[in-house]
Amino acid sequence: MTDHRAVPAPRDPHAFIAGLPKAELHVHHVGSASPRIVAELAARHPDSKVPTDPEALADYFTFTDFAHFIDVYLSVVDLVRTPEDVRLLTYEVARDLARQQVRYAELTVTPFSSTRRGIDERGFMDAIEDARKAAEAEFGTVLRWCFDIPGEAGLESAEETTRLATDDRLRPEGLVSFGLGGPEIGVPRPQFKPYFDRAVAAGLRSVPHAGETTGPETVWDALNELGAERIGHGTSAARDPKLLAHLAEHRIPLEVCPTSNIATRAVRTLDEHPIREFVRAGVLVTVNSDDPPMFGTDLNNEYAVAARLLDLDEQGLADLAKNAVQASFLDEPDKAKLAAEIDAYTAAWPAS
Ligand SMILES: O=C(O)c1cccc(C(=O)CC[C@H]2O[C@@H](n3cnc4c(=O)[nH]cnc43)[C@H](O)[C@@H]2O)c1
Ligand SMILES: [Zn+2]
Repeated sequence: MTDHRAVPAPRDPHAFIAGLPKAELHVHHVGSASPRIVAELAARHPDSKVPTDPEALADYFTFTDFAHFIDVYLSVVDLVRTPEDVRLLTYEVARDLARQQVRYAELTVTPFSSTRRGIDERGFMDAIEDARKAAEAEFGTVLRWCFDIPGEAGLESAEETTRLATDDRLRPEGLVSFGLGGPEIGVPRPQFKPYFDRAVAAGLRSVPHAGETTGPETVWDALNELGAERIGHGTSAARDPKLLAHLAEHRIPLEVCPTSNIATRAVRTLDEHPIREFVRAGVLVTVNSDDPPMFGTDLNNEYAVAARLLDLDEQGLADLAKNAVQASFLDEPDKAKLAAEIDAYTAAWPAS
């Protein structure tokens, strides 16, 4: 008879991950609208083409390529029409993060997409700030903002985003960083240099998307032209050993979003995802969810994916969570506090 005790049971990391205190560094504001939030917004605006039935919504959130993803994304943007919609979305996104034990999140917000659709800029800023403060008080989750330029919308969007991010009368207290999103093909990064220079001069940190749908040269441009301190995705960096060595040497973290890369068809399968190459090259890897409901994922699932791809045990998962703390724009005392919370949780595992 086989002694089953001799065969270690495969570890199921889900329970550990569910309780692990985490930081989320790459997650989009509108892209975090859950079916529950979409239904609530659609009830306010019944002329929308976004389906509210969860099954139809799951079909709607199945993408043929990155361009299709952006079309669908913008149809959800169209659902957010008033400052009260912005507040609801932001507050409910924070609730969903808190449920996953996310203690700190840098949420990528695209103010241009809202102001060009007619939302008053003062109303927009007040709505996100009001939700941020309520979320921290009620859920204990600290939110910070990254304002991103939707690059494909042209330099008008870059000018407007920079103005909103640097005007002292408008700039929200929770704003820490400046980004660049949307499609990369046909949208060269260097043209955004003057806008990033102004944002950095105003004290914001540079975190553009790069190398999600184009090659490693876009990551080099993000580093050399935009002064990137972290890279959103950076997937194609795996094709350039010199770039990997540079990222490792200069401790430039990657915001890796594995399920997103499959959903937008930037990478064919999870097993082909370059996250292992990044770790092997000594790059500081953080794991993130990007647009979780649109990609049928959440941050906990991304940690489970990473555990499988990187063969992580509980300590490995705790180290991954601490990578995000280290790569975050929290101040040093708050980083130490969150890292200590992760250590205490891990030391007490399995909880009795
Ligand atoms: O708002 C507009 O009117 C508009 C006009 C032209 C182009 C755009 C965009 O390209 C918006 C892109 C939008 O997508 C967000 N996003 C969400 N997930 C990702 C991602 O994985 N990679 C790149 N961008 C992403 C981004 O934050 C922008 O808000 C808009
Ligand atoms: Zn993104």
